[in-house]
Amino acid sequence: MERQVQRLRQTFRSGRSRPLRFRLQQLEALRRMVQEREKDILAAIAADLSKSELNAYSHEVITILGEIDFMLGNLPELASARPAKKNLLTMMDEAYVQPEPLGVVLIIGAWNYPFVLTLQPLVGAIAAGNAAIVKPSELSENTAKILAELLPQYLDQDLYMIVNGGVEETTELLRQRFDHILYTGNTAVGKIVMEAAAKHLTPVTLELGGKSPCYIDRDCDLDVACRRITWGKYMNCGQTCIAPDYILCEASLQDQIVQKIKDTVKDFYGENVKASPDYERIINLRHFKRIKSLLEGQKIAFGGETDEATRYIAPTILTDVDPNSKVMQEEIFGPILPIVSVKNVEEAINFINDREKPLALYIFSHNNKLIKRVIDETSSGGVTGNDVIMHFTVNSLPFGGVGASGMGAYHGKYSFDTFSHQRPCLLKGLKGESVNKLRYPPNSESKVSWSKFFLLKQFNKGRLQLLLLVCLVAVAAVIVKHSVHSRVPSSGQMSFRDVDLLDFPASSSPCLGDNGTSC
Ligand SMILES: NC(=O)c1ccc[n+]([C@@H]2O[C@H](COP(=O)([O-])OP(=O)(O)OC[C@H]3O[C@@H](n4cnc5c(N)ncnc54)[C@H](O)[C@@H]3O)[C@@H](O)[C@H]2O)c1
Ligand SMILES: CCCCCCCCCC=O
Repeated sequence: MERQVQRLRQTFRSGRSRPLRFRLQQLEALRRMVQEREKDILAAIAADLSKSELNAYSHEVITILGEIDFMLGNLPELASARPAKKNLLTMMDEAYVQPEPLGVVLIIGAWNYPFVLTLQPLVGAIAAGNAAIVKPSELSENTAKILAELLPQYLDQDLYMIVNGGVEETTELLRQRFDHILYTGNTAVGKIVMEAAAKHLTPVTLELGGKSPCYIDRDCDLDVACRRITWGKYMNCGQTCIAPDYILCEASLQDQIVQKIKDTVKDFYGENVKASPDYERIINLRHFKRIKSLLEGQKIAFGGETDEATRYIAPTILTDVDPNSKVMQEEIFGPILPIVSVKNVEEAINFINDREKPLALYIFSHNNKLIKRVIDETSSGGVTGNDVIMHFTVNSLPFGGVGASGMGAYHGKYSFDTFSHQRPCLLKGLKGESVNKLRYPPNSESKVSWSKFFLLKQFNKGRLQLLLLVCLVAVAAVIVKHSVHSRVPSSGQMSFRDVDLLDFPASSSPCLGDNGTSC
């Protein structure tokens, strides 16, 4: 493994992954891979999650195509240097922020959306100019296999590599030194990843999980709320990191909610949910048994049927759930929806704040003030008001957790930033020593007072007059110089500032960017 990481690092050091044109080519190749091999990709996802190919397309492939298109359309702007504001001491210099790639990054994907959760970070890593090792989850073995087959056919093999395997291979990978690790999966493994990364001082993005609450206000269109919740809860058989984990509502709403979700399940999946092509299965027997055990001792208001042979668990609702019961202690990650009663919105807010910060929070209400209040008085990775899941699909929003649900974020511009270092650059000329004397020893009251003037803009009348005088002299000098120049034919000599700008590579200067635009 060490040799493989070394090989990627060497290629990265050669500078091959940096030019914008190269990054765009690789992203286009990735898009070609998704388009040309769509059938194989859909078949793999479908096999892993007992999913219809139509759902595999809408849940996963469409997101990747959208992300690649975003990067292709925005990369020149994202990658170019941004001029920075200057102070009085540096106003004659060039100051800018230049995004630069981090180096060799590691992406560890999860199984529940095995294509999107593995490739979406890779799009960001390529766009930002990095080399990357991708480690798909071994639980979604068909997708892992197809990725291992396809990625080397389309992408530069000396920069982008796929490693398949389980805990042993991941552990070995984590011993290596990376410049960033983006991990998606459960919190326990997130801690292992962070500990391993700390040994090399490697920064991490942790896309973890948690119990995402869904508060339904009394003042709400229950039909619409229940339809949207049914979609987001039972999609992918509940195996969605941002699925509404449980409902919080006033006790008087509980029966209506159960009835409306029941009706919607019938609308969506028909009388026989088991036979619906739109209803998935639990990934493996371990997870099946874990989820089934969460039903023990609960009041099942709807569903509850299970079939171990096919790992089927029916869309299920639990009512009057005790907040201390097992189902309320861990992320469900399956098609079970507990309803917990609260007296009012204050109690809902306290309920949320008494627990770990969730990955997502959902609030349904006609009352926008109430929605904003819940947002203001709680914390979560992301929020959608009057819907579920949908903030994931907006790539102008950062996607990530907070506290126990993770750290860092990605999607769109945020992916680019996650895999970049924002490098501050200040380019000075070699003139102006008279001003620089202010910072050279020996220090004095007068120098401190001038520094305050330049850096803190603490003006006094005397200084202001002096500065005005200096400005007038400077203007006069420019006028005199200009009139001499206009009489003497140009010798073709450039000023120091001219040399300064031309000496730096185009991509390093906000005034002479990659695309040749000037500012
Ligand atoms: N925030 C998000 O975007 C997001 C997305 C999907 C899933 N999740 C969360 O992930 C969890 C479910 O996924 P999972 O954890 O079952 O995924 P998983 O078991 O597929 O694990 C994720 C990755 O960690 C590796 N791994 C597992 N055990 C390891 C160990 N001991 N040492 C090193 N590496 C190890 C696996 O090989 C895999 O690549 C849920 O909590 C869910 O909420 C979060
Ligand atoms: C349009 C629906 C897209 C849904 C994608 C959800 C991905 C969630 C990732 C976490 O598990």
